[in-house]
Amino acid sequence: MLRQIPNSLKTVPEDFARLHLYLHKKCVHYLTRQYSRLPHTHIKNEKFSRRPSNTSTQGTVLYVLIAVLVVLITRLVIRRIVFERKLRWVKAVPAVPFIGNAWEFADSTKSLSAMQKYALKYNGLYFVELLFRPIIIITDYKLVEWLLLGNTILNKSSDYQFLYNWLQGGLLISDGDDKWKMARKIITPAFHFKILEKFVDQFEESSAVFIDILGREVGKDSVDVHDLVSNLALDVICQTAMGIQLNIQSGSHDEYRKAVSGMCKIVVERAFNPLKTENWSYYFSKDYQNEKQYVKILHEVSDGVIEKRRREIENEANNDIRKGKMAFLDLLLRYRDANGEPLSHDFIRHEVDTFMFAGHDTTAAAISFALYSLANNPEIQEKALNEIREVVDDGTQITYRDLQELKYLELVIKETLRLYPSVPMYSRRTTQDVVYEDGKIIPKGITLLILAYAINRNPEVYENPDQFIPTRFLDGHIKPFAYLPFSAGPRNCIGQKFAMLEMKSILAKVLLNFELLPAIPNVDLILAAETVLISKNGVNIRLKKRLETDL
Ligand code: HEM
Repeated sequence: MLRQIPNSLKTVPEDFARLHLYLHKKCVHYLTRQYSRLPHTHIKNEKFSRRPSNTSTQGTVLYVLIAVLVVLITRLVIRRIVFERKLRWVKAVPAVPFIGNAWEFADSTKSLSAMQKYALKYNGLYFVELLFRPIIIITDYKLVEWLLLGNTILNKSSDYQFLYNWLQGGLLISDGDDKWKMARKIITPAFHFKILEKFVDQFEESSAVFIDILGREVGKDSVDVHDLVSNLALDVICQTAMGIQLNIQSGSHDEYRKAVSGMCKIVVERAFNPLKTENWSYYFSKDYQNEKQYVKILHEVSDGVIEKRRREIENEANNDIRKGKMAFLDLLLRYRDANGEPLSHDFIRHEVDTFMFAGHDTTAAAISFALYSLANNPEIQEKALNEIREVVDDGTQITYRDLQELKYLELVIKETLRLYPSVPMYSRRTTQDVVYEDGKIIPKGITLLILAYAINRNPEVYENPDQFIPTRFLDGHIKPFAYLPFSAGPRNCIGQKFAMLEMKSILAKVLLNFELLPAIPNVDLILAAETVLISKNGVNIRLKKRLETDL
């Protein structure tokens, strides 16, 4: 069959879509011809005409399946050839045919160290295939810089689409097109320091509840802080993004909390379970039914809040955005374009939902790992506490200015995010062949995965890379693009200043109230890359109440 490929296509792999179409037609034609020669299809032949019809149906199904399989395999083989030809400049990790490298990366507790190991072995650049997805994994600074700062490859990879039903056109998962650019322009001012300043009281309000909850854990040998911090972060983002207090920490609106965490679990499941990766098979799964329920709850809440707030704003006379509490939602509702037109309901909902997702698990992970690191490094904890006591006047109310002055605590957070980046990897997808330096081609249809986890732990840049040393950021020797917890360039984290303030405020509050100690027994973290970085065996510490006289 291959011998009959027309000359115009023989040299190709460039136009592999055309070649694939051609082979597809040929396969179907070939199989149809073979099929028509088979005895059971000669209906008029007496010998076979009395055969039960289900045998011929089974035969048809079998041949269709074989045809589909042949087409798929041909397609994969051709695609592999195309990628290999174009990617001669990238080393490929040896792979098992058709499975690719999935067996090495499927376990989320092992994938990070496996990817890090190859990054060191192949000098920061290598090719793998995961469940038929061709991926270039990158830690090489030059390529990372080119990719993140450039405007050529701005689309997120296909995995982000698992969040589509919830977040739809929101900033995080949308393609880097004009619509995204416009959204980014509209939303950026919402993170101006004058706006962020107003959130500090809301951080305080939610942390007060958190401190009460932690107080009940004092004296226990081991407390897994992750879920407690996660509820706190959800309360904070509900208040700041939507302007509502759901009191998740106190156990109310459990439906909403369950819907958020249920959606996050489904997204992880889809990324690692081949049966759920493709939409056609996922639609038959129980997760899909659950997702529909979760999305309904999540959208009902955000729709309801947006409508309620819209009516309130319409009824308020002479609104002044500088007065009173302000949520991101208010800013979006008050926005008017050059023609005086407001933003559509859908636009606002997509962004509010995006903040809910992008703004809670990320900060929760970072705060939990910071608490763990402080518990295991008493001298660093002591230093951070002393700074907080010096800066915060009466030891109770922490102001925006105080937070700016907590420089050592900022180093602690930076070091936490170096070792435990909440988003340990993020990826883009090419929609056409792109030329990198010296004519090197990055082919169309490939995922480019930036492995922030390994970049942040590169032994060539960081002395004792696995140790928690906050002051390493003081000497100024860290190369640009050697530290990327918030990504960089046009698609960097829009919420990083907000996150920094929130983390500082909560950590300062906790340190003022509790001494953090290692859990008994003190087990090592089992890190896993899920929607964010988590520890599979929890983030366990021990708490001791600080006495009033300590303050
Ligand atoms: C410790 C906390 C946080 C970390 C480590 C973090 C990290 C990141 C990273 C690495 C990206 C790039 C992802 C990618 O390229 O796919 C990102 C994007 C984003 N983050 Fe964050 N984030 C944090 C907190 C927040 C918060 C609090 C918000 C909102 C209130 C937020 C909103 C967003 C949005 C909307 C994007 C997408 C931006 C775009 O594509 O234009 N993040 N974040």
